[in-house]
Amino acid sequence: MARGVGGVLRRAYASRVRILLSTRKFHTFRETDCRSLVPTSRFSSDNPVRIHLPWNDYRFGCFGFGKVRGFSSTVDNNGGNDESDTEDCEESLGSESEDYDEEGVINELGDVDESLVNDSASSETDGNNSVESSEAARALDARYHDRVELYRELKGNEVRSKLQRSEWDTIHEIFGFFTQSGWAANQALAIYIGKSFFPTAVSKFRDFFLEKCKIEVVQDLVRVGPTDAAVRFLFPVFVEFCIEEFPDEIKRFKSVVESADLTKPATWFPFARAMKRKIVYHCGPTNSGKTYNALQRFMEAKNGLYCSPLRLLAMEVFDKVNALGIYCSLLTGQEKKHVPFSRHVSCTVEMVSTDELYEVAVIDEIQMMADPSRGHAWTKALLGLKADEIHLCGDPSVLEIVRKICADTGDELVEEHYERFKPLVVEAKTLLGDLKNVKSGDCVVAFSRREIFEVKMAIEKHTNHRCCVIYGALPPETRRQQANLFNDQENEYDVLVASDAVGMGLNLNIRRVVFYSLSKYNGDKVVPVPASQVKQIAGRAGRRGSRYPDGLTTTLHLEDLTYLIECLQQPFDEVKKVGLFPFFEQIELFAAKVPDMAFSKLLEHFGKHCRLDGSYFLCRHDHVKKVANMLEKVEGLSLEDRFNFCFAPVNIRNPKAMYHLYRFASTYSQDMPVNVAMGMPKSSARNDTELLDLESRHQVLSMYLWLSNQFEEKNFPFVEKVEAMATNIAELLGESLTKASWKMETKEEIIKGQKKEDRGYERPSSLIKLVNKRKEEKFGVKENPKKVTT
Ligand SMILES: Nc1ncnc2c1ncn2[C@@H]1O[C@H](COP(=O)(O)OP(=O)(O)OP(=O)(O)O)[C@@H](O)[C@H]1O
Ligand SMILES: [Mg+2]
Repeated sequence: MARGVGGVLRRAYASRVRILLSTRKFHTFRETDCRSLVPTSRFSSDNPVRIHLPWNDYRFGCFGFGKVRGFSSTVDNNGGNDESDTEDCEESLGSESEDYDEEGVINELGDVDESLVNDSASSETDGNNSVESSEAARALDARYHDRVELYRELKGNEVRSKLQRSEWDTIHEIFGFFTQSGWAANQALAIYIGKSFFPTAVSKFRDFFLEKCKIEVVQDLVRVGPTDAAVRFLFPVFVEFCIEEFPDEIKRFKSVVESADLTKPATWFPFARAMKRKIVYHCGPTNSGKTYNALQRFMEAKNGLYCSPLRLLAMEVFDKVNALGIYCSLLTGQEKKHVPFSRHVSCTVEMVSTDELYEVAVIDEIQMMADPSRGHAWTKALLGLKADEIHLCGDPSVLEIVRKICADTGDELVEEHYERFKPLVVEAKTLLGDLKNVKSGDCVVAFSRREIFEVKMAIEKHTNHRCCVIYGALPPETRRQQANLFNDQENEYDVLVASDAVGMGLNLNIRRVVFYSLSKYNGDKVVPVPASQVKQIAGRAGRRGSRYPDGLTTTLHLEDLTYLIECLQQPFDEVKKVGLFPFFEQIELFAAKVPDMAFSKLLEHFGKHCRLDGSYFLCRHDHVKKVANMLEKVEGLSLEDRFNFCFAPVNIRNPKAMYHLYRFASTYSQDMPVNVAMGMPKSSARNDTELLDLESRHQVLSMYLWLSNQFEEKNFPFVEKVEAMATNIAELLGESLTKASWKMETKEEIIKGQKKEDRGYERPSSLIKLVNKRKEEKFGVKENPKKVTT
């Protein structure tokens, strides 16, 4: 669209804004009047409309004043014709029957996809047509610059104009173009015309226009043709029409959108806002004393809260603080250990209570605010904790956003910057692809359970070292037992083989971190391990106060070394957004607007409808939806019960754990006492299948304990028995790992139930393929997969 037209259009919008703001009527509209549904701020040129949606911020314009790409580009840029996506529009004019899908209002906002956001009305015809059309558009704008007035005129017109066939066709084309305009669909959202209702609204508007329009307007519009300019000309008239014709639809959609409002999360915690809190950010790399210093303040305080990213770390602090003579209780999803007279609590961050008042709270690993799934727990703790002093420990990646949040909340921010006690040294020699080169005090890091065991078995077979193992699926008690075994000088276990589960905060006697590989499966494909994670893990080497204060790191293979060095040299990426997730009450409010909707759908639609400020994202909850789907068949659960069951810690890929969760929920729904109905293995595992079985049994017990903390005791009465079983299994797991000497079975072997002949240590084929692929990319040579024997 030409600049001139944009200017005229903008002035026309501006005049509408002035009219609305100057009309007393605007302020005195009845509750049912849609205009009263649109906040006055929407009409202020200083306040672009900010309906924040998950897919973008600042998308909505204030009837032309906002940062909507399409509109502002008509004024400032190239006329908004740079993108064209008309084909992506799902619905076309005349689809009234499809106005509402079976879910009613729900899809209105949610399904506007990125392509629709592009200005679909950008395919103006080229050449002479385009010039003519632009001139016609300018003329049209000049003639009817007051679109509100035009709407009034149309409305008052009683005589239907007679149109020629070609005019009729072109008008239909123009309205077809209007329906497909992503720009118009998005602008319409600002007055709460949802996406699925938009085509109907345009269709009704077209009928109104054909019924009422004077022939001169029709002819002028026909000259402009089915273009961006025509859509922009008609849009303000369309707005007037919608406001008068669809008050109920607008109101309904507005209430759905508002019930999914996650904007201004700082205001969710009025008590914390009423306090003048002091936030101390202990900012620095790993092993620089951040947690140590924050804990010093925690222990000095008359009462305090330590929030940990891991159960294991919460236990470590609980032990350490009690050992120093300060009574401290422990609170995790699975266990509550109340120490008499204690005024200090060590908890996992998900368990934070924003009701208690503390003198000092510590939030460890604050950069986890940006974690796609768990970030909301850190955000909630920072925004909601009622503490005079809050100590944040973390790397610099969230410093800037914490500054922003503190400016919003009015809290005082003090920054304390740290350096690593001793620099981490990269050993350039690497292990030259041979696990025989491991040394005492090494921690070999692998990124899958299978690789961990293969490495352990290979090291133990081909060297004199013995290995402890730590990985995510092990209970924290077993991880702790393995960590202690490794830290203890008095035994033969001098090498640790671990996954990224050792990455956070733990203090281990590691001399050198050796990366077995630097790629991992992300649930979809094998990808390089992110630099921030590599730094965290490598930072486990050479902790102050440990046997090895000088830290070393290297890789198994020479070809991985460059990537390791690159990661360690990379500065921390600045985080732009942190996670949020609605409280149950917010979900409940939303559910009330969309009755009879399945819970998994409800969560999905909340995700699509929710509004967020620019500094926040909605945390992923795919696993919650999967559990919700499974529990759909369980009848008689209240929304809150369902919410609690869906958030239970369960590995959705473990059918046994899923089955037990289903059983727990069904028993609970019948108001019967939930039992575990699971036998206890008599001895430690003799092979990997038995080890996996122990792991999944522990997961089930841990889930029971977690649920027992969410529901009443009468529903989960066997807590003591389950705790004892969990402790036994954790011990059996520890024993099994200490004894483990079996060879890992391949998938085919497990299926066939037969073992291949022993052929020594072999790197897993997935890794061989990956290494060869890298070599291929680097050197352009194709190698046959080689057997790497140590
Ligand atoms: N001033 C100190 N005096 C004695 N020991 C200290 C001191 N500061 C830190 N340490 C010890 O150094 C080790 C590393 O400190 P800390 O755990 O606080 O590091 P961090 O910066 O939090 O590391 P990470 O990022 O890995 O969590 C710990 O064992 C801690 O007890
Ligand atoms: Mg720390």
